[in-house]
This record gives sequence, C-alpha cells and structure tokens, in this order.
Amino acid sequence: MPLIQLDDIHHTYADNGRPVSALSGVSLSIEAGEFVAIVGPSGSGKSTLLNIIGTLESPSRGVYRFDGTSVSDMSGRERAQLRASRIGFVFQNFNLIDHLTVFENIRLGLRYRREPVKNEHERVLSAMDRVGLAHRADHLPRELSGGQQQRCAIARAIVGDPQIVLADEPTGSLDSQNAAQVLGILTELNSRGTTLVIVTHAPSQADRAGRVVEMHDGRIHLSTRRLA
Ligand SMILES: Nc1ncnc2c1ncn2[C@@H]1O[C@H](COP(=O)(O)OP(=O)(O)OP(=O)(O)O)[C@@H](O)[C@H]1O
Repeated sequence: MPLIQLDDIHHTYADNGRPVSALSGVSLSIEAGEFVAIVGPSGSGKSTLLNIIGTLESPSRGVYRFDGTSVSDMSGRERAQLRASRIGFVFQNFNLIDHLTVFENIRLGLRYRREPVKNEHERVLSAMDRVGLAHRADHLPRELSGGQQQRCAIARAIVGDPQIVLADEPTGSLDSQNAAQVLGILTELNSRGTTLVIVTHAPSQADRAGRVVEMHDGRIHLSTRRLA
C-alpha cells in the first residue's frame, strides 16, 4: 500500500470571491522511502499539491489516503495529530520562531503532539547533532546564517521521527554552498528510510530524486523515474 495516495484531486481557491483553480485532476501515489521532486513553472500548483499532501490544505474534490486512511474523512483534530506525529515540514523561509532559541525551536517539533514525548531533551540534542548545530543550542535564529537557520528548521521537522518530510523550495533562500549542505542532510535522511518530497526549481536537486513529477497548469504533465 502506498504511503501517499491521491486520486483525482482538484483544488480551487477563492480569490476575492473569484475561483482560482490550482489543481485539476491530480492522481499520484508515493511509496514509503521514495524521494520525489516536484518541478514546474510558477503557478503550476506545486505548493498547493505539497500542502494537500501535508494536510495543511483540504482538497476541494478527490480522495486522499495517507497510509491507507482517508484524510478527507478525518476530523480537524485527527488531521492535526497526523501532521504532528507523522509529517515533517521544511519551508523556503525557515518559519522559525524569532524569540525562541535553536533548542526551543527544535523542541517545538515535539510539542504539537497531544501525548507527552519520552526523552524529549535527548531527542532534541540528537536532532541538533544530526544537522551540525549542537554548538548553537542557545542562539536565536537572527544570530544564525541562512543555512544554519534552515538546518535548525530541518531538525525541528525530524525531531519527531516523521515518516515523510515535505520541503517547499528548501534551498530557495540559500547560496549554493549552504544549499548543497541542506540538500545533503535531506538526502541522507531519505537514504535512512524517510520518505522525502521536495518542491524545487533547481535541476541539480531534481536530479538527485528517484522520481521527478512535473506540474503544468494544475496537472501532472510528466512523471519520470530515475533508474537506480
Ligand atoms: N491562497 C491562495 N488564494 C488564491 N489563489 C491562490 C492561493 N494560493 C495559490 N493560489 C493560486 O493557485 C495557483 C497555484 O499556486 P501554487 O502556489 O500552488 O503554485 P506553485 O507552482 O507552487 O508556484 P510558485 O513556483 O510560484 O511557488 C496559482 O494560480 C496561484 O496564484
């Protein structure tokens, strides 16, 4: 059974009362452990697709199953729980909380869950170590470089051991050296089994994925698998 199964997904936004179609009939299955890159021109629906996969947005029409369970049939609470326990998010602009330290920002990745988490302190330390930020635990985001801020955001995304990490242009705000480092951390994560879906404009990043899904006008235009 695929981890992610989208079946004929449509999505329409209301822009000042005027409907804007973002997705029109997307069907996509992603197996656990895959690394999928979503590419395509601006406005083609990439972020909308990622937000639907992340349950941040509910599709206007179509069926979405996460690990076999229909997300559309879940309550808002159940979706929040699914997000908190099984999905990690990384955004282009990091989305860190300005007044919290690196340690506290990463710990937030465990605090959205409703049940208490065991070994919270150790888990945060381990996530911080994995992204090479152990020496920056007490720093505020503004005291870090862009690359370090994104590594902090990745640590927050992975501290809860999610099954899938969704990254929307994770290196879009970084110089090439920091971008390579961030992509390295994400691909390493994938090679250890975490499913990875990234939206990217960088062909060099799409080349690292096992599958490239090309969007065009709210539809999947091409889906190409790379030979292992
Ligand atoms: N909140 C919103 N309200 C209204 N329209 C929206 C909203 N978000 C996206 N859209 C529209 O939906 C379409 C798809 O947008 P989306 O952000 O998914 O594309 P994208 O491929 O990620 O673009 P980009 O590469 O520029 O980030 C566009 O026409 C966009 O203007």
